[in-house]
Amino acid sequence: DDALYKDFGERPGLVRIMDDFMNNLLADPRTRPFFEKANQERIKAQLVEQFCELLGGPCKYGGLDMKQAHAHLAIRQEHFNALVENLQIAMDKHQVPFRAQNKLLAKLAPMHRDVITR
Ligand code: HEM
Repeated sequence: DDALYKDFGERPGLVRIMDDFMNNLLADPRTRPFFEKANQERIKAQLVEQFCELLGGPCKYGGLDMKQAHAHLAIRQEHFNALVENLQIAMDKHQVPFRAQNKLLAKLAPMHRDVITR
């Protein structure tokens, strides 16, 4: 069902959350080096699709798989943790219920195996 997707405000909510998420990532010295030279608009658009699908919304993620997307980046656990913190700040700002935040984070956590490359 799409209750979780609704908790995130559907597509308009996800677009706003991803805008703030990217701003947070660019403001944080731990994550800025990865994102400043990347195609930020593409990443945000792909994240909207990916999270929409993960949350039970009417979307199908069509971007790179997580291993391909991050293979060239030398991401460590500390970078992954910093990214999650910045996502939590964005979700809080948009008043996503804590329970719904944790459900998304539980779906993202296992991806660390494909994202952390060193
Ligand atoms: C569960 C955690 C993560 C998820 C779900 C995720 C998701 C994504 C998605 C959907 C894309 C776009 C793929 C495409 O272009 O088709 C992407 C690209 C990217 N991600 Fe992640 N990501 C995660 C963790 C991280 C971390 C920890 C970092 C670095 C701190 C990072 C840095 C990047 C960068 C720099 C790109 C752009 C790569 C390029 O275009 O060269 N990601 N990610």
